[in-house]
Amino acid sequence: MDGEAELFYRQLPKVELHAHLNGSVSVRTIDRLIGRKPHLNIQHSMTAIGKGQRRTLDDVALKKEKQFICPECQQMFSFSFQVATDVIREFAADSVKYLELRSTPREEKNTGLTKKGYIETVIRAIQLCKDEGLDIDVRFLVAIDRRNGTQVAMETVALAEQFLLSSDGLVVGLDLSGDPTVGNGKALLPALERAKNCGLKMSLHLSEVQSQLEETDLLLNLPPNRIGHGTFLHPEVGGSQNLVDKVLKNSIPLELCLTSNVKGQTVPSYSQHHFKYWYQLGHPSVICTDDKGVFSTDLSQEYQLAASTFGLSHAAMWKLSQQAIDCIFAPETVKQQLRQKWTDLQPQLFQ
Ligand SMILES: CC(C)=CCNc1ncnc2c1ncn2[C@@H]1O[C@H](COP(=O)(O)O)[C@@H](O)[C@H]1O
Ligand SMILES: [Zn+2]
Repeated sequence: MDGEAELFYRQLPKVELHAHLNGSVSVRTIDRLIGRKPHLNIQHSMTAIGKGQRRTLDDVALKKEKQFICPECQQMFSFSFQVATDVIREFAADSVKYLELRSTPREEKNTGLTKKGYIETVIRAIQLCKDEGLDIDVRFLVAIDRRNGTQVAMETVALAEQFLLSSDGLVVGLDLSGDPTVGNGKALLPALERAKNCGLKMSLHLSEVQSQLEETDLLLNLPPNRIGHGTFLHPEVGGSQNLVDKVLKNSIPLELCLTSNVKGQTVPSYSQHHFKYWYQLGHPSVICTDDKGVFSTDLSQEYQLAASTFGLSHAAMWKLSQQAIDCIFAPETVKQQLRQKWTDLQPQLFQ
């Protein structure tokens, strides 16, 4: 890789809007956590997907969960605080100035951790990084795992609603994720409508796999505030013009994750990534990592990859990172601060 280009993307101020907390944990962090509990003999082979390797979503989700389970006692260990602070520090070191982390609240019967406690733990980690003066503004999206059905979705929205009111602006919205081949969006609609009505911003994984036209059409009517992936929205890949029109009409930004889609095998190659389709339309698209730990990537690499694949200049990539500010869920005052930061940093990058 060209060293000068690499430095440019590393220094480029960036906005990360699609990062699953547990999928963002780096191998380094896992090694450190395992090192602290050597007696547990925790396995973590194959937790990260190296260059050229591919995995299915199921594979990855399961392996990511397993790495924190002690094989002897089957106990789940709560490393959430350490994991969250490490992930935030790594994004900050990669010149990410604004980060929306998302995670599925979980409870652990044996440690007494509740879903509410889980969210509080992540919030404490965000607060610690803030107190340390890290140059990154971090917000949180509470994730609904679509595999868990209507009831859990409703409970998750209620939790998110509580934190929206009590977290000092740190919890800004909701994410819908999980294995896209399992569960159906229609059953989740009442929960999502409730979320919308109480002022939670919504980012939904939509059309991540093929043949979800009906579900996507239904959920686009909400409409969501952002779309995760949207890989199969456009007609050339089995979507439809009607879906595209809905996205355009409501100007719903897309979160695009190149490495994740290629390694996850929903997109056959980088040059065939739907980034091209939406970029050519001038539609707001934000480059993101999805699961930087799982896919052995970071946001600088994703920007560089998009630039080299589609022949985009440094100036064009600067504009992309700047326009991502318009798509964040934090309020207008935060957008203004970020725009100022970009203005201040520009001369350093283009001298
Ligand atoms: C092939 C592949 C892994 C594609 C990635 N695309 C994804 N699509 C849907 N949900 C996801 C994806 N990556 C992570 N997640 C969700 O995020 C969870 C991990 O983060 P967390 O535990 O919520 O903190 C996973 O269990 C899953 O529910
Ligand atoms: Zn995702």
